[in-house]
Order: sequence, then structure tokens, then C-alpha cells
Amino acid sequence: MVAKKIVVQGSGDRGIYYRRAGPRERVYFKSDEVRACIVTCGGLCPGINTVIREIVYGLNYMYGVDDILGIQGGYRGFYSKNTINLTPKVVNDIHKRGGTLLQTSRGGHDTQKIVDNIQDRMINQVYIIGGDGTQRGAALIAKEVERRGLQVSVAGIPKTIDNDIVVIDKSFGFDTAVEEAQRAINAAHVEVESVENGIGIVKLMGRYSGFIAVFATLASRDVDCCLIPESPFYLEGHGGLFQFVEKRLKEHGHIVIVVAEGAGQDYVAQSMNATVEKDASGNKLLLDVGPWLSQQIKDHLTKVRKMTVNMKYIDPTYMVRAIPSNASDNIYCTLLAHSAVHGAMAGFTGFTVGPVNNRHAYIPISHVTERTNTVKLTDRMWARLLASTNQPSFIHNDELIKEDVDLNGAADAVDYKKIGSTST
Ligand SMILES: Nc1ncnc2c1ncn2[C@@H]1O[C@H](COP(=O)(O)OP(=O)(O)O)[C@@H](O)[C@H]1O
Ligand SMILES: O=P(O)(O)OC[C@H]1O[C@](O)(COP(=O)(O)O)[C@@H](O)[C@@H]1O
Ligand SMILES: [Mg+2]
Repeated sequence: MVAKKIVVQGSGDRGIYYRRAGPRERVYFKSDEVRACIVTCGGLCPGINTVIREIVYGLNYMYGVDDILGIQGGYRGFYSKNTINLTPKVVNDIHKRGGTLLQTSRGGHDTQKIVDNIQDRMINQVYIIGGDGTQRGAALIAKEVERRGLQVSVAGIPKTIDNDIVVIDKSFGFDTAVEEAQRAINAAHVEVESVENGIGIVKLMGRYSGFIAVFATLASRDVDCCLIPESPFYLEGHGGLFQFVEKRLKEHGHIVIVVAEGAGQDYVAQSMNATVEKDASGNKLLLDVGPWLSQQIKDHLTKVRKMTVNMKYIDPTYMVRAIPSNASDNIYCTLLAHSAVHGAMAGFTGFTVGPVNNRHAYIPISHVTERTNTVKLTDRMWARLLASTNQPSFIHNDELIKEDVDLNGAADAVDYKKIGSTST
């Protein structure tokens, strides 16, 4: 078993344990009985093709399965499109390309029609690659399959560029995205340090979770301020962004700001008088914070403060997620795919695979959909970022919500001697 939490309070309970992923001694399906299918849903992410490839290879080379169907165009493809046959030859070098060989879509999840189709095509293993929305859909499919008494295994493989899926350590493609984001930050930095009062603004993805922005900021060291959806900011007055920008320009002659696309949405909506729109999956369509922020800062500095500034705005959002995965993500994708194959072949269903404290595990789908993974403002990572950029936190201490974080360590753990003390 794999422990969900490995840092615990001494007096706390032992928490939740998940089944460790991997090959099983006893396999539920016979090779020639298996008809598997793979579907990809939601936004793109580096590494999707690697996962598809490795599911096909894993099924074929490890278990001798050769009946694998590709469902095209996301969930709606189950009932509106023809399938394609996936063989090792077909998927051989797709890992070198970004995107998804199978195409993807938002919306169109119809549990009854999808399960009817699974039944009609006599599919008994369903591999579903997608984010939080997709996993919610997968849970409904697994439930309906169970209700109909079908012997079908439903396996979820979590995909999200935003790293917003809980329980798992990190989502695949995230490291690749952070690396690519750094290239944009680097370009912004080069541009702004080459001019007088250069202001570089780089917009990165992150609808509700600012992980890409936070990690790219921490990795790059060229960022002066990182704005994320979890941390509301303000522009005017003491401790506001305008004051900080002006101060940095005076000190360094330039400034680089990274803004996650979901940051400051209320602020933008208020100033644009915009109404909330949704995409086909029901996700809130975001207002474009990047150009808005650039304009606000420029207007303030030039019109109010009578300064001359050089604004350079970079939006690499789609470039960051449309690339193939890097070496470590490729290996990670392979592990995910093989774990899913082992789990389905063993006859498990209604699970999502993923690393939990560095060990791959089978996680009930409901555990990864119950909430969204977000950057915790009371956690160490955000504190590290604030220490690295020295940006304003935009909040007062008394506003901080006390969260259940492991700040104190285990009460009965071995305590180390402190410098200058005589007891341990
Ligand atoms: N609550 C839900 N129940 C069933 N299906 C859902 C749900 N939320 C999203 N889906 C379906 O999952 C697919 C992908 O969802 P979306 O939110 O666009 O991307 P992601 O899975 O990457 O979060 C879409 O086809 C959508 O219809
Ligand atoms: O323009 P699209 O394709 O709808 O995608 C935009 C959204 O997709 C994401 O990249 C990822 O979202 P999902 O993982 O939920 O698909 C978000 O960061 C972004 O807001
Ligand atoms: Mg999502």
C-alpha cells in the first residue's frame, strides 16, 4: 500500500492508503478476450501522445493484447465518430509530437450514450486520459458500467497542464510546461533589461491554480512578481502593484511580472463590466488579464506618474502546452500508462493512476475529483516564492486562513539538539 500522507502529526491518525500500482500475479482478463479503447479529453498537455503510445505498447508487449481502439475527438467521439485501430506500428513515434493523435474536445459527455457504445462495441477496457472534468466523467461511466453489470474496467489517467489534480504528486507534462515557460520569461527579461524602464509581462496558463507561474518563477530567478489566481492582488495605494513596479524600476531599471491567466479575474471583470461565460464543459471562460494588466500599469506610470516606460507583453500560453514532453515527463508518462494497463488487466475499475509520495498507486476516481489542487498561501512553496521575488504578499497576516498544514512536524519524532541548548 502507498500512504496518502507521509508527513503526519505524531498524535494524528494513520490516514488513507492506496493500493500500489504494478503487475499482479493473477490477471483477470485473457489476452485474446480484451478489447481496449483509449480516449483523450479536455485541453492539451505535453506527453498525451506518449501515454497513448505506452498504453498500446504495454497492452501489446506485456499482455499480448492486439485489439485496441482509439476513440476520436474526446467523449463525444464514442457516439459520433468511427474508431481507429491502434497498433504499435501506428503509435510508434507519436511521442515525438505534441497534442493528441486521437484529438480531444470539451463538452459532449453523455454517460448513457457512451456506455451504450462501450457495450455495443464489446469494449472491456476503457482508458480515459484527461483532467478533473474528464475524471468526473470517467467516474460516471464506471458507475453506469457497474449498474449494468458489465465486466468492463475503467481506468483514468490524470492529465492537466495546470497541475490542479489532488492526491497525485504532480501531473505529467507539468515539468515540460515549466521549462518552456522559462524560455518566455527569459525573452521578457532580455528585452526589458535592454531598454530604459522596461516592463515585461508574461502570461502563463493556470485557470484556478497558479502552479506553472509559481514554479516557472522559482526556476527562473528573473521574475520580480508572480500573480496567481489564489492570491488576490490590488493595484493602487500602499503595498499595491503600481507602487511595487515603480520601486523596482527605480532600483533595477526593469521589472518582469508573471501573471497566471486566472489571476485577478474579479478585478478585470469589474473594470471591463464583463459577464461570466462558460466553455462547452462548463469551465468559466477567463477574461484576458495579460493585456488588461499591461494597459493598467502603462496608463498609471505614463499618465499619473509621468514616466517613460517600455512595455513588452508576451503570451506563450498555447506554445507552452503544445510541445512534446521532455525526457523526465516521457518516463513519467510511460509509468502512468503501464500502471493503468496493469490495473485494468488485473480487473480493477473506477481508478485513477498516479504517483503518491513518489510511488505509483491506484486511487479511487472520487478521491481526485473531490476538490481542486491549488497553491496554498500558507504553505512553504508560496513562502519560498515571496522570499525569492521579495514581492508584496498583498495580504495582511490577520487575513491568512489557518489551514491544516504540517508546520510543526511530528510531536513524538526525534528532536534535534538546537545550537546553544543543553537538552534535546
Ligand atoms: N462533471 C462532469 N461530469 C461529466 N463529464 C464531465 C464533467 N465535467 C467535465 N466533463 C467532461 O469531461 C471532458 C473534459 O472536461 P474539461 O473540463 O473540458 O477538461 P479537463 O478534463 O481537462 O478538466 C468534457 O468532454 C466534459 O464534457
Ligand atoms: O482554450 P482551451 O483549449 O479551452 O484551453 C484553455 C484552458 O486549458 C488549460 O490549459 C487546461 O485546462 P484543463 O486541464 O482543464 O483542460 C487551462 O489552463 C486553460 O484555461
Ligand atoms: Mg480541468
